[in-house]
Amino acid sequence: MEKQTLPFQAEVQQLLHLVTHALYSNKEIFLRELISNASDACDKLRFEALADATLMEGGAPLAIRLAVDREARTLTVSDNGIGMSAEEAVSHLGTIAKSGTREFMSALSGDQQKDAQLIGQFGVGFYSGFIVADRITVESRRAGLGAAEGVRWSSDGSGAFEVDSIERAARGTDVILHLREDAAEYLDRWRLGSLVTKYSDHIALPIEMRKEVWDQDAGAMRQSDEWETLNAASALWTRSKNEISEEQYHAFYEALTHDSQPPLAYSHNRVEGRSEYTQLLYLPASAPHDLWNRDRATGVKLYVRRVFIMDDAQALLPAYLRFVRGVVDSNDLPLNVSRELLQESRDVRLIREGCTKRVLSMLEDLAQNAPEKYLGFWREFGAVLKEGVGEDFGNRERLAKLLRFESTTQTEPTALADVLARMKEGQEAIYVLTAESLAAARSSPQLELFRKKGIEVLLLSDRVDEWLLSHLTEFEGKPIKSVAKGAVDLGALQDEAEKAAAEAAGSELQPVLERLRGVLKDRAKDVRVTARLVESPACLVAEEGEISGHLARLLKQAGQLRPEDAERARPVLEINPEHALVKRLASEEARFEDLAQLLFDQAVLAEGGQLEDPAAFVRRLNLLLVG
Ligand SMILES: Nc1ncnc2c1ncn2[C@@H]1O[C@H](COP(=O)(O)OP(=O)(O)OP(=O)(O)O)[C@@H](O)[C@H]1O
Repeated sequence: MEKQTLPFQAEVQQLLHLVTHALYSNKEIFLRELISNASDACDKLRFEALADATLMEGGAPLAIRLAVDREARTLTVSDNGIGMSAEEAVSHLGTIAKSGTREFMSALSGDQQKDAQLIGQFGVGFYSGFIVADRITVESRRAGLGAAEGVRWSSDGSGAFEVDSIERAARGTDVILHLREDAAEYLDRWRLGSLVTKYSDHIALPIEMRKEVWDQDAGAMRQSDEWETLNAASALWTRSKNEISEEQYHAFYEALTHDSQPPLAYSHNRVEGRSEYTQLLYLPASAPHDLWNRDRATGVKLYVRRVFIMDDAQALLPAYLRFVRGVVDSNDLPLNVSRELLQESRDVRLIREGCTKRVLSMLEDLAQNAPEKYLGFWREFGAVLKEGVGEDFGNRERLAKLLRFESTTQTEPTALADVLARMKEGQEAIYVLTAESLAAARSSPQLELFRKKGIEVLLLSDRVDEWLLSHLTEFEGKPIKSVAKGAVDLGALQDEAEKAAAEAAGSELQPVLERLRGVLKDRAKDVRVTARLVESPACLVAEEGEISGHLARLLKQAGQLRPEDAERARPVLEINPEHALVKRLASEEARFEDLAQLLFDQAVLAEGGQLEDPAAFVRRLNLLLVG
């Protein structure tokens, strides 16, 4: 390869600028990022060598080394991992901004502390070197390539970088940082040692540095030929629980996730029996930016007998637990396990069941012993956990107990068991209402009667809630019923006098109902009198077992509302016989049709829907206002 100067891709350039400026107050993280890259490179080599042992080149054990040259003011982070070819150096370190880059930049808040926390999540690791260096030189050779195929990459972090071929006998990578004036502290052996312990102690490879000894003649410290290891160099999860402090668990979590908030909870176990494995699982305190992507890499890394196998081992946990982070290290899986094999393996199935149970226990424990924390978890991840009710039949009951809902009578989200405990004498069902938003739910006319009677209704406004309700039809023997479906039958909660009054009103209004059915025949499946309204003149309900207006809107937004569903979603208009507007209908002739359409339009608006013909609504309303 000829020596070339290439421009950074535009996004990389922006990123570099941001990284060096936004993260200036948190300089020291660069070391963690470079060590983490070096460790990944060794993991990759170990993994590729499973298929091709020659890649190891018979060489020394894998290690990461730090070296300082005080004269030249350089700090070098070396590894004997997979290395990079010239093409890889160009693309990985210069031209390809990874997919998360744009998101990273839009997520920056300008608050340096917060921005610093974002850095690792988005994979800008390598560039953090420019916080402390005014030039970075990378020398590398990919495992398996000849010594003549080494590469030198160099840049001052402004607009461009240079690449050139070099001879390099050793496989692996040296990242040489030419330290800025104000970064001299990173030439200090003790400073580096303490950073390694702080951020990288859990790295399973030894991180080595030359030992310094006192030189009597020079009257100063001098580097000896001996290497010493700065970190504990054993994978954290392989140590026994009582040797690991809470701080170490937290530091490992931070290294794994780049999340600087401590986790809500963690669980570390060695599982023996039909399948042997170690699990170290964490519940994060807050949701990552791409939580909603069901295909996103889940946070569980798979190791087999301490060899790193893959990052996003989706088969290890069900999708509804995709917020869990951690490590699973199996004793039984073959080292060359592929993604396909993972799907089918009996061992993986056992691990998955075991990890699921463990996570559910962690959640139950939080819910029971730290309810405030659990609510914090629920706010971040509750909507994801809900997916489990439909997906994980075996754990449905445990999951149902972990659900929390907003309620008309409570200020905090509440558990179904507590709703049961608060049920009124004679109440036969748990009542729920779904709507676009919590505010829309709270002001829904469907709640009027329930409010008057003091009956609790749960308010559901997550997108998954309709789906959740189709799987969660009862809790501990009590049916879960939507207040917006079917006729209201409060059973024993409604007294006889009320029922009789509603019936009487119904027969009295028969002629009005007939006329309304005629006028609204294209819009409403039926029109009937209801006792569920107190203040509003009308509302829309779905027939039992049919599609609610809310669900129909969700399906429509997703482009999934089929014509037959649209027909099933055609609502029933219910009218309040006590309301003045309804009473007026009985004696109305000329404007009956306009009033009828308005009544329906209002009911659509009240449940958060959109009018198909807003102009007609406005015209009718104006006619009434001036008339
Ligand atoms: N020491 C190294 N050996 C081999 N390849 C490396 C090394 N350091 C960086 N790379 C390559 O450069 C790429 C970019 O590194 P960078 O630190 O910017 O992001 P990343 O490591 O992929 O993401 P993250 O920082 O989130 O882990 C890496 O994915 C890897 O392919």
